[in-house]
Amino acid sequence: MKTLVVYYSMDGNTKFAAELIARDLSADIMPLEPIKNYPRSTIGKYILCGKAATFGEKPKLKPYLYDPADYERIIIGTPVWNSRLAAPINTFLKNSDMKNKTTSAFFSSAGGDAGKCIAKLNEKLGHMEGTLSLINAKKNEELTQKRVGEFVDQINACLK
Ligand SMILES: Cc1cc2nc3c(=O)[nH]c(=O)nc-3n(C[C@H](O)[C@H](O)[C@H](O)COP(=O)(O)O)c2cc1C
Repeated sequence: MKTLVVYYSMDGNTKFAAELIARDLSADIMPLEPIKNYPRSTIGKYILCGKAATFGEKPKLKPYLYDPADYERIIIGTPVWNSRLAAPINTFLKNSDMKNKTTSAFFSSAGGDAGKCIAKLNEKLGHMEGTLSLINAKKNEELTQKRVGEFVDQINACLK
């Protein structure tokens, strides 16, 4: 099944998981990149990114590497920002027709619950074959690899 892993990552945790998932599924991988970069300072990012997530902002993104319309299965990866989806994911969801796609998602947090993000994506997509919540994905490398393996098995089992 032609699969695209789409993700946004600011500090590399979601990217780390995205690359493992794409490798295991032999999928194409596409980072979302806002045209206007978010600040990298701790205070700046917590204020601006937090606000962007809380208010459901949809920042303009650089052109996509791939056309999601060409894929049957889309796997979305997002950091948890203020218990919500990272703002670039809102843009992706608004621009893409996910009807008739097989969808799954993975979430990267620093310890918080991804429940709100999962609910939001479920609401937007209508269905997800699998979800994976990771805590400090890069730091907990071994656990992340194990949980990614389980996630990949789970979503592949849905195809049978
Ligand atoms: C603006 C902002 C809000 C965040 N809110 C939460 C949160 O609500 N719960 C949580 O556990 N982690 C939160 N985090 C931490 C990130 O979810 C976590 O570091 C994640 O792994 C970052 O992914 P990345 O490295 O791919 O950017 C927040 C980080 C930022 C920048």
